[in-house]
Amino acid sequence: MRKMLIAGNWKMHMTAGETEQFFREFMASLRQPPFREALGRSRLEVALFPPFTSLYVAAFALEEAPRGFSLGAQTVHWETHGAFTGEISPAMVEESGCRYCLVGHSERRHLFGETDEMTNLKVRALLATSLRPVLCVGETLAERERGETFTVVRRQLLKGLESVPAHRLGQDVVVAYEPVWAIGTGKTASDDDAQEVCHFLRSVVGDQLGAEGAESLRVLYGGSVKAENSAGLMARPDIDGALVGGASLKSDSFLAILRESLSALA
Ligand SMILES: O=C(CO)COP(=O)(O)O
Repeated sequence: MRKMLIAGNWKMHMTAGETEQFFREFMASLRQPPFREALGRSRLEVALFPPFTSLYVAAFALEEAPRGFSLGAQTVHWETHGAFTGEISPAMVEESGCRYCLVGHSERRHLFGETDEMTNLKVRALLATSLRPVLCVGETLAERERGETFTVVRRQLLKGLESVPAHRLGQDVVVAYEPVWAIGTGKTASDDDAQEVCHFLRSVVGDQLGAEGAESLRVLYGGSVKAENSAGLMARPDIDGALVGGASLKSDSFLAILRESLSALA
């Protein structure tokens, strides 16, 4: 059975001081029911993706975290080291206490020119370490209206995973479907639409890369996830978790999503 992953992408929010404050509230709640039991029984995994400058503070706060809680970075460079001013290597991310790293988030693709070739270099560089890539795919509104959703996400998925051995997929890779038109807009994909695309992504992996990888691969949904819509989304068979933006910035709203998502597992 695939373990549910609820991830919070903080984007360019939260100073180190704000991070410290967040974790003070958050960790206290996470040690209480129902979270303690769910994390302990390995049904739920929670991950937060703070900005680089907050990773050490977060890692320190997490020393006392229950099992099943991890950290991730929001991006990475694919080279191991070198003259790349402003960039961070996989080893640097790994050493700051991360287990995951986002790759190909739509903001990186659209605002910073991240291409499919770059996402593939990043995925492979991460897999050469202990880090697990969370490969983000998703269509723009214009692409959806032109009927190109499936073509776009298929290309982003297969290019991003090119040359990744099938046996690494289920264990070490996570895919997140984030329709660009649903990010930060308050417009969520309907449960049916999100399920349809997540199912499609799993079937592409199955057809191209092997049934075993497809069955164990975790596919998340992201785009205006909040407490009100999370239980419905998480109850769908091919949606294995959420990638939450705005609603992960406050301990209360993120905990409410965790609570609702757990109810879908019951
Ligand atoms: O981009 C997202 C997570 O990576 C989604 O952001 P919102 O939840 O704010 O729409």
